[in-house]
Amino acid sequence: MFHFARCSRLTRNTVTTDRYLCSLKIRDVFIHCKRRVQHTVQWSSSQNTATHFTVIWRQAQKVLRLASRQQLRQSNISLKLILAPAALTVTARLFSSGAHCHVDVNNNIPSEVKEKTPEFSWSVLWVFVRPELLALIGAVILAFAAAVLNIQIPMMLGDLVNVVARHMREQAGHYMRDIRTPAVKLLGLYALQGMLTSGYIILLSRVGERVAANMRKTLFSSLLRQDVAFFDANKTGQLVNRLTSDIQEFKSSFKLVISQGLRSTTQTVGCFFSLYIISPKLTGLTVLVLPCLVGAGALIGSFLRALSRNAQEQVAKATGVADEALGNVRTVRAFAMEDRELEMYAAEVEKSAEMNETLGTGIAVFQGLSNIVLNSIVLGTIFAGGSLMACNDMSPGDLMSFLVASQTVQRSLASISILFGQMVRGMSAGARVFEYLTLEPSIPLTGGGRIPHRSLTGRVDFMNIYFSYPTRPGNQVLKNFSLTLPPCRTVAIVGESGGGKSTVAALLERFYDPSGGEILLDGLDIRTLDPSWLRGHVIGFISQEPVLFGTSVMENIRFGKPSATDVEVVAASKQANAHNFITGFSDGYNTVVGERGVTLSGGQKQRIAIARALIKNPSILILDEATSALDAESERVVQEALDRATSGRTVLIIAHRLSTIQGADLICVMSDGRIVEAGTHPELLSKGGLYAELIKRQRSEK
Ligand SMILES: Nc1ncnc2c1ncn2[C@@H]1O[C@H](COP(=O)(O)OP(=O)(O)OP(=O)(O)O)[C@@H](O)[C@H]1O
Repeated sequence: MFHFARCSRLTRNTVTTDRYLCSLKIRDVFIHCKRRVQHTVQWSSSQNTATHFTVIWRQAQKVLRLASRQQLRQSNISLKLILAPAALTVTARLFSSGAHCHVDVNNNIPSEVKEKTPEFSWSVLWVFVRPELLALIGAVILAFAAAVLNIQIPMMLGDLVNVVARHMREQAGHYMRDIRTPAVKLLGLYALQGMLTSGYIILLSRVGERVAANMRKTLFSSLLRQDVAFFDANKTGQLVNRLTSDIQEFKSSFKLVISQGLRSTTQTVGCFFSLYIISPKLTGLTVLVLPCLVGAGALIGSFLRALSRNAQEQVAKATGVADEALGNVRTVRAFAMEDRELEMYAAEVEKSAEMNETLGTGIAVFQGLSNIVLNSIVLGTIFAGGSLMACNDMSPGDLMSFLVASQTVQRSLASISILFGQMVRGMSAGARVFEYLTLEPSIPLTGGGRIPHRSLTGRVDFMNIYFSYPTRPGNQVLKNFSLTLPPCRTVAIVGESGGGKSTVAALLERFYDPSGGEILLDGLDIRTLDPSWLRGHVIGFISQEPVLFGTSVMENIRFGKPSATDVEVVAASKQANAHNFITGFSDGYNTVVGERGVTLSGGQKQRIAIARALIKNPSILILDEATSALDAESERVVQEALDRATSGRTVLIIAHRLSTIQGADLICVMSDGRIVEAGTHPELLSKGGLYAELIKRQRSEK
């Protein structure tokens, strides 16, 4: 679209440009030609090479024509000469363009970064439906049979009416005897149809529930496998929305479309067939209107689909805001931001209500229109049927059958139109679920080599690491960063806030992969090692703000090693200085810690986190500002536990408070994404560099 717009603008401007060009001298024309060609390349950058050269050729010819008007021919400048530099520029651009990402000139957003609308995939749906195929086929058969029986009803009603009409007309025969057979048949039909209906609903709800449960499990497992970068870019509320509302919406639509959709379609087709048998003339009239209905339906449908997709995305956004506020309710309370959060949520909810209202209006207009058309068909039927009866072309029973059958068609078509809206919502909900089902993480959870525990020394080498976070590709956090963590030694990293210290730990955990350089464990690139082994057995990570799960203390510590016995849990908590306070609780190790450990103090949470890390007996321990959030007393107890925990392990300490790392074997000072100073505390002090400056600054702050 953009290219055409630019193109027409270019053409409009040509007249003015030509006049301007006429007044130029040879050299100017030459430069102008080159510029025009370059300009052309810019706007047609996504066209193919042939298009490029066609456009360039036309531009060049134009310039030459203008040049000839300026008697350029006399100066022997050939077309080739004019084209040569331009073509060279173009060629260079064309070939280099393959190496860069395509940038939309319109708004300078790389096209790869733009949000794309998820597509509904039948093949993914098939994967979930296949295990339930038997039950689904059963449901389809029963629903189909119920619909076929429904088709019989108008005919049988017609027979019944004919018996009644005959008796009224002739006043002869035995009414009860004559009416018994069609009445019993009709009753039997109703009973059978009722049983079939129950049968298919039971089967279908089984299929729906199982498909939805499998989708939930698979989506959750897929989300858990995603890269950490994925969670940097997506709000948890929106992800949870896909697991809950979207799957719920999809399930309801799936069940409804199969049950009612199948029934309504079968009834529509079957009743049309009956209508034709009863009166081909009347049916012909009805059929004439149908193509218009279908065409209008398809048109409105595509519009409604887009509306529904946007509305659902907006609901997810609102959920994201609520989730963030409720998940961080203490921070919200501490800053008295309840009103602002409410405002933000209300704004998103209003938007979503508006969108859903528009969608509702769209669906309502669609249904209203189809009702008007269908009711008009019924009126027309009575009018035309009456005149056929007058010519004895139709019996009263036939007209009754025709009316009931056309009513069934009307009901079925109306329900198809409602279903259509439901299907639209279901498909966009499904597309949103499927989007993350098929997403493959760039760092797998498992797979790769393992180093036997006995031979693992725990030496780590960061070799010329370059890294920027995927969500901020322009901000290079680590630049040629190199560092060695010798086995069983403690290395501390200090430096200014935001300098990239925690990023070093995140890379060692393989939460992200560096864009350049490699990280070696015992000489092996960690990208060749099993990430789950690395995180689960080799590295213990203790952060500044440990997050606990809302289960018991015992379960939280066992999170570090699910197979640990109670004795191991107690041993780890003793090592972490946690045993005493845990046994002080009335429920001891069975005390439930509340959501994210909210019922514990900072120091208690930290010690449980230390026990959780120690229980897996890691060879490498990362302490990311583990004591910086604690008061002096808690820090002393936690520090004591940490000193005990670090012996015999490779330790990486990331520290703010320099007092806590003075005993480290090596202290590295980070600045501008790399190590600028390294040595022991006395060495760095005597050097009088950045470290000495930091120490001085911290002392003066006290
Ligand atoms: N998940 C993330 N996505 C994008 N950028 C991030 C992410 N985490 C950190 N950053 C950015 O990377 C840079 C380094 O952050 P990092 O947390 O490693 O610094 P730090 O030295 O540990 O800081 P502090 O001492 O304050 O904890 C910062 O500019 C930060 O804004």
